[in-house]
Amino acid sequence: MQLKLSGVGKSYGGLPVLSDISLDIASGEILCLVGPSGCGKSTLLRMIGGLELPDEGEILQVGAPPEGSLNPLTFIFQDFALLPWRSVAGNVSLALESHRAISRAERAAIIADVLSRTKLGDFANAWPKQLSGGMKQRVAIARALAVRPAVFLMDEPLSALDAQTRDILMDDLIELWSRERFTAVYVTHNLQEAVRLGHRIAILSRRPGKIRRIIGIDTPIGARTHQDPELLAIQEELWGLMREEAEAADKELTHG
Ligand SMILES: Nc1ncnc2c1ncn2[C@@H]1O[C@H](COP(=O)(O)OP(=O)(O)OP(=O)(O)O)[C@@H](O)[C@H]1O
Repeated sequence: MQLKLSGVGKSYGGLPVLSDISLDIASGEILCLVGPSGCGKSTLLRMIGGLELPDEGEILQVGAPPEGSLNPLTFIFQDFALLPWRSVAGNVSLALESHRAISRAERAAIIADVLSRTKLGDFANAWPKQLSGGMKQRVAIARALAVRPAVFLMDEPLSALDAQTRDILMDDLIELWSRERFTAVYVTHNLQEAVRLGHRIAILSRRPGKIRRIIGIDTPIGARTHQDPELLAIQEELWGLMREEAEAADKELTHG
């Protein structure tokens, strides 16, 4: 499924937050969204996911979701959003319980499948409090996979994790994408994540966020390494584009 955004704008109480955002996101593409704090990245993601409506422009989902998809779009958040009183399997089950057409046996099969795909097969009965941050985010990814979405909407999914765990989860996401070729919009502050995971990186300006540049990366996602000089050069370029605006946005948030 593709996403088509044209002329999208949004204001809150008269304050323009996003302006004239036009983007085509192809099926199977990971588009990273980067930009200074408060430029509207999460707002854009929420609008793509239908949690909020744009004031201007339109957001279209083009094409059919995968067969058996229960939700065409699904979110993965920074804070994992797990229910502490449910086991790992119980948390994944939650995404399926409102779908009455799925029998208990089918649900159990889907849960077992997504837990094995996220390397959680041995942790089905564990409780969230027993898990590390990285494992908790894997549960959130498993829960998202359970509904067979066409598009993942990820809002800084790795930013609550330490550097090593982030690297491991990035590798997991790359492995998962290589198998499943999902479409994703991935919001991040971390430029290293953007150059590892994004087919394209859209850089937003300060509020009201507009698209300043879109940078495409040709190296296949599965072939990217940490020390790849081309990726490091793109990371530098991104930082060059963002630095002044990030500093200005930071001052604005701190001083008024
Ligand atoms: N529901 C809302 N009501 C009023 N203002 C809002 C609402 N949601 C977001 N905003 C404002 O809109 C602007 C953009 O917020 P948003 O969270 O989308 O930015 P962001 O780029 O994701 O920021 P960050 O990088 O800091 O997470 C901010 O000034 C924020 O305060």
